[in-house]
Amino acid sequence: MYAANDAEGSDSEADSLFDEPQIAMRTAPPIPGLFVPPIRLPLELANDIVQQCMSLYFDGRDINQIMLFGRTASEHGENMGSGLPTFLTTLLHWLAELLRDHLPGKVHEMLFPPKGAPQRARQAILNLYHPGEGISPHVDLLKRFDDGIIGVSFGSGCVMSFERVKCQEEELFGEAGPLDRNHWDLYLEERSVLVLSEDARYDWTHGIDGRLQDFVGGGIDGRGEPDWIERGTRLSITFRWLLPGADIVGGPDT
Ligand SMILES: O=C(O)CCC(=O)C(=O)O
Ligand SMILES: [Fe+2]
Repeated sequence: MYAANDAEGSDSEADSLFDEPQIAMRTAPPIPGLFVPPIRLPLELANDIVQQCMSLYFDGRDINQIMLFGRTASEHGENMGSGLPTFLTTLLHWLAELLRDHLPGKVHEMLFPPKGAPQRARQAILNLYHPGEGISPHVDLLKRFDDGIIGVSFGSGCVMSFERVKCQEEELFGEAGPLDRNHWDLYLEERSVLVLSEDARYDWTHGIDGRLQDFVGGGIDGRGEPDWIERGTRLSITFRWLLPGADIVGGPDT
């Protein structure tokens, strides 16, 4: 499978000698369509979700990724995802409420369509990362997934890196001005929520370096003295819309 969690570059000694990482930010970088609101899922809810995911899908099995599918089902008065397990529809309801005051109305509506909106197919992908594991930089498949992606972190934080796609194509890796950066590192806190839309979804790759620890700016805003933060086992749940006609079984999926 393309871009499964590959444990690359877990050599922290080489990291510290030759490849000192940038200091990761704690607030969303200025990429249009990227949102990381200052909200956290309640601890009890998050613990319950992790427990269910582990016992239903991962415990005792040598896998690190699960894909589930659902449909919005406005005819039942709910519009979150019939076909998905209950804990994921519950999570979607929480996300809709928590994000309401933190996203532009149009973006919120794209992620949580109102009752009566056309039915859509939603995918939930569960990724499990042990310390040292990551995911290669990628843009989620253009022919398979629509705009509007929600990512939730559980169990551990990690740094997600964003790279401008055009820059990669043109191989413009030189010094960028402060207002025109081509690379950003963002620390995703445990129980935080990330939304990718527009440029952030289409014009930037996202990826996670396979590291054992992350170098993160201190304080609430990340402007304080940076510190190394150990990675624990991280579970992420990502919700995406399947494009009309996108085959829901088989094929590369990231
Ligand atoms: O683990 C994450 O937060 C990112 C997962 C991801 O990018 C993907 O599955 O496409
Ligand atoms: Fe992705």
